[in-house]
Amino acid sequence: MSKPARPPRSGAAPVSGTRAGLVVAGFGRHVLVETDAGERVICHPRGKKSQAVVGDRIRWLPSEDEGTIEKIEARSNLFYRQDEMRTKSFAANLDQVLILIAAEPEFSESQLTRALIAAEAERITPIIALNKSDLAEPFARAWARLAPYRAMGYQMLSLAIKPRASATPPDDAQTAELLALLRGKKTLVLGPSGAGKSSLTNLLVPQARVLTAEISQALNSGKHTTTSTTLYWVDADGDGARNTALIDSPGFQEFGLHHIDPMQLANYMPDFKAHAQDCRFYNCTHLHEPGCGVISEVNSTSSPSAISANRYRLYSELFAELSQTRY
Ligand SMILES: Nc1nc2c(ncn2[C@@H]2O[C@H](COP(=O)(O)OP(=O)(O)OP(=O)(O)O)[C@@H](O)[C@H]2O)c(=O)[nH]1
Ligand SMILES: [Zn+2]
Repeated sequence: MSKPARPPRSGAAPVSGTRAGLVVAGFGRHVLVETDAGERVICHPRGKKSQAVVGDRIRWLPSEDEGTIEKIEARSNLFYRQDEMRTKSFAANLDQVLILIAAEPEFSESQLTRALIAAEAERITPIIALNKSDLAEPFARAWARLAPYRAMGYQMLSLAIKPRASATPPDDAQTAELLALLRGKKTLVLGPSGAGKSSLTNLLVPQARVLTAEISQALNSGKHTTTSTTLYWVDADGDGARNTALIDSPGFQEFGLHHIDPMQLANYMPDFKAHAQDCRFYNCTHLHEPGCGVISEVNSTSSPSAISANRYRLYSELFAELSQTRY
């Protein structure tokens, strides 16, 4: 199964005349690069070289008032999804992924599970945030649906980013808790449409709208499509240091995991992993084998099972889906 092309390991001397930069926005194959001094320049790929994504450290060569990407430095990780037809990279060199869902619209547990598996596969720490806690009833329902994820050890937050009653301001303590989790890290925000991603960006990065307008204006020549992913520095360090970054990503319909080997799935699901160690066969698929630790946990009646019926169903469906596309 093809992975997105990874840049070669760094170590070679930098191409002469090139400068270092960080990709802070992506639009099609073109990117906006920020220099160490904080200047921003539009850079274009040279030829058919692999695609730079937000979060990439690159070497670029100035040409007139724009630049060309000469080299993409080695990545510590790349968060991506792979649908049947194509691979879609979100961002590189991430510390964590904040999965933002909300009391309304009701979140899809399948999408949540898929995003968590993609993060685990790249060793990126996921955080689950449930927004709209001001909508008491749907919030309580959604929070209860998340119980298995809390039990498997994921960090979980409740938020009211932009409460409906305008009299209720965003909860400062919640915002402080969130900021503490983000500080000094690069965090990709991922979530279904309507969960509150733009509200979150606007809360934490008050100048986000202006920055977005500036980027659009810089690209106003009409040759570029609109920006799809943007990195914002969160103005939380006080001294103007750029250490805390929030990366905004476009919404998606499907979260394809075609890059994942079905035999590895259980490794990326903490509730399964804990019990797969008890399986009789080392290559147990946890679908039908005798002596399977996972199946016996799912069927256990003595106490509430550590593997919920929903998670087991999602696993079985994913296993079938990913096995079909293997050749
Ligand atoms: N009740 C309630 N509504 C909220 C809260 N946070 C955001 N909203 C509302 O939810 C709706 C969606 O918020 P957005 O920030 O636009 O969500 P988004 O994830 O950026 O959505 P897309 O732009 O479709 O990707 C808006 O009408 C917000 O006002 C909250 O804490 N409580
Ligand atoms: Zn098993």
